[in-house]
Amino acid sequence: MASGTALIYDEEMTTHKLLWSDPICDIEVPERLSSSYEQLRSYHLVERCVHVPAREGSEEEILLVHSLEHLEVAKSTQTMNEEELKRVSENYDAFFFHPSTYRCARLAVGATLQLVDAVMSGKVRNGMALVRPPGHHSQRNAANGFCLFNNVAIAAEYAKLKYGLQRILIVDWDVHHGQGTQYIFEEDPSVLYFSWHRYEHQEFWPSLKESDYDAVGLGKGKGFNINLPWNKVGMGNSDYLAAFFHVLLPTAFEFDPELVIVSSGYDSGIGDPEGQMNATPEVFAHLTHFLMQLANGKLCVILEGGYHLKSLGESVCMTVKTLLGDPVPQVSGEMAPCLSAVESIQNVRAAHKPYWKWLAYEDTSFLQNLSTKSHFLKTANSNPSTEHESKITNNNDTVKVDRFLELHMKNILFPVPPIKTATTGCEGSEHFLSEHVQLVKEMDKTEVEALVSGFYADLVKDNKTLLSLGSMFVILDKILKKEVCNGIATSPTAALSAAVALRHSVRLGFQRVLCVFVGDMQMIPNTEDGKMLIINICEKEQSGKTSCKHYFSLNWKEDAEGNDFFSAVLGFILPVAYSYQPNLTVIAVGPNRNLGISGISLLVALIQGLAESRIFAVIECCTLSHTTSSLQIINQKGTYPSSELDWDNT
Ligand SMILES: CC(O)(O)NCCCCNCCCN
Ligand SMILES: [Zn+2]
Repeated sequence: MASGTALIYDEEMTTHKLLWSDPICDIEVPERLSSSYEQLRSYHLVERCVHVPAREGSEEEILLVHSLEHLEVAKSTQTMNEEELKRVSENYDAFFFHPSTYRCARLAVGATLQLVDAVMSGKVRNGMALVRPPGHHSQRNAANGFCLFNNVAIAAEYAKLKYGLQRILIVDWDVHHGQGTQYIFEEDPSVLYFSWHRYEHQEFWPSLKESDYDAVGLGKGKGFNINLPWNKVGMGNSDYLAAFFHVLLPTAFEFDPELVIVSSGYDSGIGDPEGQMNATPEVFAHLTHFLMQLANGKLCVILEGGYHLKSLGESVCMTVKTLLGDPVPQVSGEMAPCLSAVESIQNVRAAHKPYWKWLAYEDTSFLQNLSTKSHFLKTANSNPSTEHESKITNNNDTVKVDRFLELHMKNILFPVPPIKTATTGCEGSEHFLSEHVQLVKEMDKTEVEALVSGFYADLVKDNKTLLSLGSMFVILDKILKKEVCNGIATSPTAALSAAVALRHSVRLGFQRVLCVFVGDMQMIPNTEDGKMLIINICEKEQSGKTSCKHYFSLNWKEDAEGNDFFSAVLGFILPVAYSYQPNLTVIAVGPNRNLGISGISLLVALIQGLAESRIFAVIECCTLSHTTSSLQIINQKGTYPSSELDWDNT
């Protein structure tokens, strides 16, 4: 798996600027680029990235998408005087030429293609290109909306041609509809284009009928164009997350792209004069984190819009920090999407029902009360498992636990400088330890016995498990003390370890502990006080237990398609978990036959966006010898992106 994050920036792209007064275009200023780059430097993010130089896109590359006429017009502007520039600019909706525009636009194309090459060649895992002029409004034969050449569209065509790709996902989180990109790919099933955009029932620019949710693509491209119109301003973090959970992500996982390209406009962020939305910069860390779970992490983020310099800079930094693998900061505020957002989400799901398996039989009724936060936290007497008859494939890749752990290392590890691995006695595990992981010394027996007899005697019946509890206590302690972000322990009985871990965490001061238990949980702790929320993914109905608050059981039948898992995790577990805003997540995996390793690995990766990535995983080791070794993931770099952890913010 490649590692490292590319950053592409060339200050020559700041020379393109408006020479006359034009209240529509005057927000697209050179400082958008320079101040974003300065912000990255101030957070010491530039030095952590791999510097990849920009280059000029060639005429041939531009002609992958644009007409020769369009290229010639653009080229001819280099030698024009101001009056001529103004006249040519008036041929387009919201575009301005400067003598250096053509040069800058070619650099924007070239920078984008350099990023695609760096990612596709494995030189880096992912990266960001800070470019202007932007691209997603420009069309085959026209400039539009500050865009001259469609950087992202050219990148997709280039990647198909040079790397033979057959499935490319373009995510356009700019607050304007990238109609240019839509027109270019609307008949092309190899490019899935997703865009959300301020629409206000066609009132908002570019005010096109084809920006609405029923524009699903044409001919062979039907189903591969997804428009999510926002019909009100003020959309916030919960609306954006709901759009990802209930529209984009299940589709993206079913599409299974080989490369993900983001038309990364930040005018959808709070403070932007164009968007008038309320989503905070942290949300871009979560959106980026989710997209990193696709295409083996091959993610190219290309700047589009963003006109509030401070908001733009913060959001760019959140994006790059996440690309680098840093823990994802907590998102703030109300976690229930507003009614208008739910309506748009429901409309686009209904429009795409004929084209996507995950939507084929999903009942959209549960979306009805999506907008009431209580939906997820009300007493589960409505037995959500009936609403979510989600099943999981009988994944025959349930390989041994050690393989499981190895996969987890990849998902959970932060790219901290590799530290030598200290190995002690856990036989059968040495082969999956990667250089990042260090085994830690277990708690000594007497200390464990004292702890257990003091607080957990009712749970722990025999001494067999005592030692495994010791390693668990050590890890939880280090997570609480913020010495590590997360950890993994193996245990002879996951159910017991989970029960003790939950009680121990609450006793140590975690106010809201989310527990996702995969398998038959046996003993279910009392969750009445709200300090724990339990989601039990199990194979059979938990008798009688579904009546208590903050407990959900999700049963999985063996016989379904793999992608039910995604829509259940994305459509249920994540929204519930995000609504709960835990400060610790405990993932416990009991003996279970049918939830595949890759499924759990994805669950762990996706859930990392919570609790500032504080995860404690306990795995019932059925194959590893029963020596108990706790694998501690040392994350030496600044693990907590933002504030001190204040437990008492209930
Ligand atoms: C890259 C981008 O998507 O941010 N470009 C936004 C262009 C906005 C044009 N507004 C015209 C308003 C006319 N009344
Ligand atoms: Zn925009």
